[in-house]
Amino acid sequence: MKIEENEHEEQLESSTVMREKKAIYLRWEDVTAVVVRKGATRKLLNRLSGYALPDRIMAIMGPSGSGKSTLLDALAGRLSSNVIMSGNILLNGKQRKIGDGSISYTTQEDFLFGTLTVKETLTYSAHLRLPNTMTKDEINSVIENTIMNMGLQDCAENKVGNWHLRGLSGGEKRRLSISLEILTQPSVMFLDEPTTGLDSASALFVIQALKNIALDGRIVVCSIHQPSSYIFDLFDDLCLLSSGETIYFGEAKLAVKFFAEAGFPCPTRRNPSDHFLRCINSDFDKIAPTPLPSLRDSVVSVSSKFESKKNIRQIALINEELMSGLIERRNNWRNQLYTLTIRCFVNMIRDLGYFWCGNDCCPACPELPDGCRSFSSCNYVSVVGIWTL
Ligand SMILES: Nc1ncnc2c1ncn2[C@@H]1O[C@H](COP(=O)(O)OP(=O)(O)OP(=O)(O)O)[C@@H](O)[C@H]1O
Repeated sequence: MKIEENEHEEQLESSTVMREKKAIYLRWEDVTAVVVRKGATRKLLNRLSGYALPDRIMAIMGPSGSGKSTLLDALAGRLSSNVIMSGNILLNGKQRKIGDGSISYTTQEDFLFGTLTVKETLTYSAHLRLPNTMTKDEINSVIENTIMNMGLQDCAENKVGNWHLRGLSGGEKRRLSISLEILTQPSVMFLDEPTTGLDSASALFVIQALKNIALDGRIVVCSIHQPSSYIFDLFDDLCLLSSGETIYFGEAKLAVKFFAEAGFPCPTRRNPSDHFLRCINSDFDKIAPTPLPSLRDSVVSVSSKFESKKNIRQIALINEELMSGLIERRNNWRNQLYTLTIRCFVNMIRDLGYFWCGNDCCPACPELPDGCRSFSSCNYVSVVGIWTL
């Protein structure tokens, strides 16, 4: 959804926060990111615009590879050196400065020392990053508050742990990584997939904690994969990306209406975030056996019919392959059974031969008139056996 210039300004000015207290706001205009590889250029982000306000938490959502991390990196000023960016990123109307402590970034992975406890990790970080002017008591109180806010009291004395030392759970590690960033009380927090790898309860706790941080007059922007509907409800704003383009930008709760008006109503009882991602993700259309239900109702085109026909043919081919495999296995099995039956039959004849051979000689064996005590040397039985096989 393209937000017009004056619409941006109106919303920024009408923000209660902006009116009531001097607060920070972030704005990005026409942000384009291009990567050049082997002489070919590839657009990772295409003219993205948007804004983030304090006291609000924003979700950046989109299919895998849609550019969520790249947008966060661009906003935080930490794009890789091979990516060329154009456009403006403004903090309170001015180009944002990198490294002035007002912006923090939490990566997807947790980079922590396994042998330190939660409290030690925070203490070291606080003493290194908080201003020298702060007294020891003030620093300790910041640490205690951070531990409380992120619900880490119960594991404050536990070691973080590593591959050979069992320590914190995944959720606790994530919360500790976020705690390290909130220690310095940044005005803007960027978090790349803070809930990845967490169960739904831990994920909810993390987002709730981030929402509380935001409500303290900060801007919180995080990329997120498939939030549950409870988590989705916690987000104030939503930026939905697909192939580096903005599909929707605005209040999260209005996105359902936007999709419904665009012809993709969210079915009742379906998680809205799941619905949005299903609607905008074209990666798997070619291999899905039928168009997705939401699209099937709305998209009736020759190409989609062709696609579904192609898919039916693909399924038929797979079925054919499966069937030929089954037939082959059945034939093998039948051959084995046949061989087994013949062996039984030969054994039966041998037993019979032995029975005949029981009295000194084999009456049926013209070769050995003097008798064949050794049944295995009876040529008659061998000949019958070979003939049967
Ligand atoms: N420095 C880079 N050099 C080359 N390609 C890059 C670079 N950074 C990102 N890309 C490409 O840009 C695309 C978007 O990547 P990005 O990590 O932003 O996606 P994403 O939406 O965060 O994906 P995911 O949800 O899977 O993490 C990907 O195809 C990726 O390969």
